[in-house]
Amino acid sequence: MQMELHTGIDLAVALVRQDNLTDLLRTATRQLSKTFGLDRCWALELDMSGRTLHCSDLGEAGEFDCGDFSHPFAHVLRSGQPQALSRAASHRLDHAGFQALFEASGRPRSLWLEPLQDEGGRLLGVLVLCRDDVDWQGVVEQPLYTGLRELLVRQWVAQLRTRDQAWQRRLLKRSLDQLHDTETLRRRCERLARTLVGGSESMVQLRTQIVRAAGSQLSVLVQGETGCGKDVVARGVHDLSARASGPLVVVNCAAIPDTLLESELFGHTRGAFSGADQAKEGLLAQADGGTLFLDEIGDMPLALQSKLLRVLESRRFRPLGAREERHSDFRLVAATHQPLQQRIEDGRFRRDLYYRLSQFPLRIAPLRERPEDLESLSRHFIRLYTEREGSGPMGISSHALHRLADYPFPGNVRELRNIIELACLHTPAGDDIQPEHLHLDGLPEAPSDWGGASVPLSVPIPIPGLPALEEIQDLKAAAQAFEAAVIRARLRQYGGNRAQAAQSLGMPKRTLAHKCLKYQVTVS
Ligand SMILES: Nc1ncnc2c1ncn2[C@@H]1O[C@H](COP(=O)(O)OP(=O)(O)OP(=O)(O)O)[C@@H](O)[C@H]1O
Repeated sequence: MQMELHTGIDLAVALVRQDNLTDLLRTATRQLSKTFGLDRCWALELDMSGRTLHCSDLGEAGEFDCGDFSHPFAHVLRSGQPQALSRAASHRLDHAGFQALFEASGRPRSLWLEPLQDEGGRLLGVLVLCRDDVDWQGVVEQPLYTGLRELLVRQWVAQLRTRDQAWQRRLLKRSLDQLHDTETLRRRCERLARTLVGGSESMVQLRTQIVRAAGSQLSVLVQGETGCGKDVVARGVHDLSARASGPLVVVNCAAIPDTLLESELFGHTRGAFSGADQAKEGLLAQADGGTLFLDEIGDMPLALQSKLLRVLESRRFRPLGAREERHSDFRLVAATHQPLQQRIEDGRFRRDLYYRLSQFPLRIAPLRERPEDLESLSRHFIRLYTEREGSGPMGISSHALHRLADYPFPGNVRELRNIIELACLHTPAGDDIQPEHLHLDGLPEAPSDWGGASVPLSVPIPIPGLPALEEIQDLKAAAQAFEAAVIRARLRQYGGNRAQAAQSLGMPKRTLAHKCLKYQVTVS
């Protein structure tokens, strides 16, 4: 008796020490084998679906389908009653899986199959005891056996509960993470919608993509027609990224002469070339820790494209005239209104650079393809105007919106903005903009690529006093004459009001005044 008590306590301690179900079942079966002189002992666990019995000690042979009643385990589980199975009866059972287990058990003379369930009747699995002695009552009616079986059931339930709780916790955490991700994405998209306005499907998708791009370190290539918002998108990527507190360095590759672009980007040492009186830090170095925005990348000279590709691969570069390389940790955002594929075909843009730049491509639809955005954009520009001027129109009438919807907006959102700002000037404060306030047929606003492909050379400029395009010999003088003519015409249009003329041309009054002085433009 004393001996039995000791054995019982040792067994109980071994069981309660196990901290996972697999170890618990393994320990229990080993201890039962040892204590009751069994040849083999298995504990099969019912899975969560309740359809499969499984014993990890048996490997692949340890999987049994509970719906297959030709298997004695399925039968025992269904009846809820233990069953003794003789060797002769086992031989007769025509079930390949059971025969494999029987073989693995060393073909004992007798098997004891006992379903285990918790207090509430929930099935846990099956205990299989194997030995040559057929007197099972002598074992399973012993207090030591029944006590251990009860302890095993309790520990089994506790392990399942812990596993369920851990699983529930994991599930909860995953759902919370997902919620958090969705919530963060929603909040960031909302924030972006304040500067990148528009409720069209393509704008909503674009904002989601921008937020995703901002969360990565990939190079972003923004493509879209002139004036459709590439600059706004590039700023959005920077502002929503982890680099937002770092610098955003903007380089317009089309605005800097080819000869200067390299030294602007890479920087130079003193005396690196004639005229380099001072060492100068390049824009690549200035973008360290932030974002480098290469606008109009399609205009970058081929030779510089190869150098940029090398920088993008290593983030290392050598300033002109320098011996040492420098490192800059920047994220690249590039933009272009040019069809880069076409430029690649024409041999004017490197294909490998294109792939490097467009790790995360973003495409902005032209305004004419998303007329749903006209209203929200118009109201946005009216609000900006009113905030800046202190007063302005109340809104825009539906007739005016219809008129806008019929216009193709070759200059995209920039053109819409100019049209609305001009309309604001003509609309009494507090009224709605009406169709007659919209100047849609006037001069096309000068886009950033004025004089480029979008203005065919054969089209005469409809401003008196200017030479025909093919007669121009001094481009700078012609451009200045053109600028002066536009300013003069605009001043005439506004009866000499410089504030309004400057406003309509999208320039500060001070700049207009300076240009009037320079070109000697006077309109009374
Ligand atoms: N979705 C938008 N919401 C609010 N403002 C916009 C939007 N798209 C463009 N804009 C405004 O339109 C004007 C032109 O936009 P932006 O400069 O970003 O165009 P772009 O595509 O970079 O032009 P370019 O090809 O000439 O460089 C800016 O005043 C900008 O703020």
